[in-house]
Amino acid sequence: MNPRPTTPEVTVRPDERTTARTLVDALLEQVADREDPHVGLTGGSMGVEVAREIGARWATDETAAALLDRTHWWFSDERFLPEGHADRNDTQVLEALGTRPAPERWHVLAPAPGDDPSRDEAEAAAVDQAAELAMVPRHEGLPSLDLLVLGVGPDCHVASLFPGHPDSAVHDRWTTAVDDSPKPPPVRVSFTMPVIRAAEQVWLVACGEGKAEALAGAREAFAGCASTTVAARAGEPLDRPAGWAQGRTATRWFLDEAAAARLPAA
Ligand SMILES: O=C(O)[C@H](O)[C@@H](O)[C@H](O)[C@H](O)COP(=O)(O)O
Repeated sequence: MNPRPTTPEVTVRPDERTTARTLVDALLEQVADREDPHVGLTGGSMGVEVAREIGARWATDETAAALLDRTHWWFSDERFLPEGHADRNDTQVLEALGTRPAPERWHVLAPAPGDDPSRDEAEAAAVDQAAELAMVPRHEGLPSLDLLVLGVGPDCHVASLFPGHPDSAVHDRWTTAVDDSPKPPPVRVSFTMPVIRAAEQVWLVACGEGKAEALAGAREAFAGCASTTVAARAGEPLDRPAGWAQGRTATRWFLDEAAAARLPAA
């Protein structure tokens, strides 16, 4: 196995809009030479902003639309709620995209049976999602997305892997059910960290001063996370999941100036 890069490549833009635009320019380049690219999307404010920008290209740029038409779209985490619920990540992303990708390329989590699902119901959806992930080309036995875009929480979470929570260190499954998320709603399904780290490239996108401290912490932990594995933690929860969110060949961070304010000078 080639060693992972020990630093993220950081791109800083003045605001959310230009950060999302820069990321989507790079995304289009990244998928351009792939036959059947697999891209992971995320929820949250910047996840939706990125989707809005992807939707704008889809609607106005024929070359981009041809690439986006043949992309498989996944969600690295989902808020486990009924289909079409306004708080589901896929509902919000779909609305921001303004276009409906082909059903066979739109890989969303099964719906919850009601607004107050149980952990067992979320576990069943996680198992179904893992079965669907089996179609993604593998690297060392794990599904390896070409590109995974992740938001970052002010507490340093990514996807639905929260610092100090046991789910953050799950390493024997591809997906996990979370029933005590500090960010509502409480019940979610998330890719596990080994699946995040199996992606060829992982891109974090974050804007605003509320993210500056989390990013500084993740940056500090980054090199240490590159040289070890989640399995080596033997189930001990991660304290800075965003520092672990690394691609096999590259990790890029797309930030605005406020989010980047506490990073060490390049
Ligand atoms: O379900 C969600 O909300 C997410 O998938 C989550 O991981 C999100 O990406 C971060 O919390 C950042 O969200 P914000 O950009 O809204 O802070």
